[in-house]
Amino acid sequence: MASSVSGIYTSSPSLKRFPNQTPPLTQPLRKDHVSFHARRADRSLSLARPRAVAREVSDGAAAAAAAAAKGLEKDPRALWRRYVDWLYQHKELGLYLDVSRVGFTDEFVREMEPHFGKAFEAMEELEKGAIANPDEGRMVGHYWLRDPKRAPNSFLKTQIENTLDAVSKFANDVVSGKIKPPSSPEGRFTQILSVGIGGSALGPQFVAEALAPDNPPLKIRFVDNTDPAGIDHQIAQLGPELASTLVIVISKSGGTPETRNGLLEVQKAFREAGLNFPKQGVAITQENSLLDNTARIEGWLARFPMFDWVGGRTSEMSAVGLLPAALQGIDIREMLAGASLMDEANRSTVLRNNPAALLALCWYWATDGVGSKDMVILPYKDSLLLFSRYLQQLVMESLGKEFDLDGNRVNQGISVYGNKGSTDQHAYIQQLREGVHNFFVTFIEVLRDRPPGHDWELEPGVTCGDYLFGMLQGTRSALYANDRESITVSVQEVTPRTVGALIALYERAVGIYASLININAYHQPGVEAGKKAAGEVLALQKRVLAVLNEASCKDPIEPLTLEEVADRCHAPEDIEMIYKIIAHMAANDRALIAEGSCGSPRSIKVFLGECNIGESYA
Ligand SMILES: O=P(O)(O)OC[C@H]1O[C@](O)(CO)[C@@H](O)[C@@H]1O
Repeated sequence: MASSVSGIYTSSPSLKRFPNQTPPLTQPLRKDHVSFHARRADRSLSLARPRAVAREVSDGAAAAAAAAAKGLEKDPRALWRRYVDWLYQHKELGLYLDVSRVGFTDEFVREMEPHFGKAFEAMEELEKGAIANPDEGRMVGHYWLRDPKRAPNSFLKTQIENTLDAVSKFANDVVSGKIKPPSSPEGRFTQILSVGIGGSALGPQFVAEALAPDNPPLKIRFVDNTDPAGIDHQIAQLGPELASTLVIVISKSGGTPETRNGLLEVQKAFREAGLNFPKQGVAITQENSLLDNTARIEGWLARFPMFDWVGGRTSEMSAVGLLPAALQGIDIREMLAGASLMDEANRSTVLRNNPAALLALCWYWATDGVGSKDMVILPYKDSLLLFSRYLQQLVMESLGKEFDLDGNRVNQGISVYGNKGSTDQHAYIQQLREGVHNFFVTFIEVLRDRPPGHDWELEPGVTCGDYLFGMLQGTRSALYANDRESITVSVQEVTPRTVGALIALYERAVGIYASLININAYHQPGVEAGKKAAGEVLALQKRVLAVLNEASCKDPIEPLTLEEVADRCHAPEDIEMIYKIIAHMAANDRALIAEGSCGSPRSIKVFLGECNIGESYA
């Protein structure tokens, strides 16, 4: 039963460390230089900053260089030439990348080229199966998912192909009604409830928003948090359709607390509705994980593998992304084809012909290779709304690292945020245009406004889509006029193929950029600290409960002060956390505040109200 998934646990398997086993993918890019941004003066001087070098000291005239750094090319003819010279086009994908509004110089490109050479070699090694995630001793194989013949051995190739076939077959059988829910009046599954977090949610959410048809065969909802009210809301929205809901629980590790909690909450809802959860449950997880074992023992409807060598944030083309997409009627083979075509382009060792490398070049230039500017993602298309949220994890969890591959403290990363245009025009574009200059923009342009045959002119010669186009172009120009740099990625339409390509483009850009700055893009050690601390808070809460229970059993109406609780917990140094725990429990009717109020913590006296004899809070 579900109760077998119990206890608080952290998700990551213990990390093997091989500090000296794999040489760094690139030589660190070291130059002595004058600090470029005063506010970053505390950064280690060992950081990689060829741009700063190019801008500041190449001709020995710091003032001239500083002026040049501000003065982006403004002559329209020269800009047009730059646009044409640098425009990247992928004909088959109908995708363009315009980097002309990023001000990198020829000198900077020349200087960076050898570093790109090393990054390309590193990517090649990675695709051949190198241990590209040295801390965890893992291969990094998301590129094989869309081109299984590139997998380093036939076992992995077959695993990928078999999983894809199994996903397609299962999705077809569900959509066609061959696989049915046991007790639904509909006689077929109508809804998906996807339970997962981080990389086990963001890709499926982005793709659903981008590509699900207006009337998908199964509609999708997400539980991606341990917020009880949020979960209740999703379950309430399903209402009687819970009986025809396919619950897909996604967790690579199979032990992420939020996902476990989501599962337990959903299982409770099933029990209360008199439904048989296992007949409607699907697990996507690593073989033999806690989730996998639970699903196997309980006899869930299906289980699909998540591979050790695919990271959560690059898992959209694994069963994690493909199963929910296929169930919504999205052509997953087209998504894979788009990604594969993009990967092929990104294998070019000629910088100009490699769109991911061009992106990485722009990121390096714009952020000085140290994340000094934020990446604002502005898709001018409602269906791409979640792209920035998806990229936030892909970029920030990959690049946001304290140490480089040589163990130097570098505190790297690039912050990502965004929403959509032209909506943002009426929100934060004001600051982008005129306020603090701490960002560069990436516009995502979709050339086709709506399907053929539906357009009309809402004023002579002008459609609704023309306005959207005008807003994008206008914002791009207005920002540039004020020295705000931007990249523009254009696609013909939002299709499974272009979405697959966009994902692949950014996955590779992150990989290349990580090589340039010499960090491991494929681990996330920082996340563990928060998970561990959360576990400690919950352990402390159990001690508090035990202390209050013991006190209530001795004298049900004699409340304890916070100090007394902390002393009896043998944790006087944790008094602030104990106060917060009590305030939270009191707000949820699980402890009673006898005296005082939460606004004046010293005044609080607390008790449990009832003695739970024999209750173990351990
Ligand atoms: O798929 P899992 O193992 O549940 O992990 C979910 C997410 O948690 C993280 O490990 C940390 O946030 C992400 O990298 C991952 O995508």
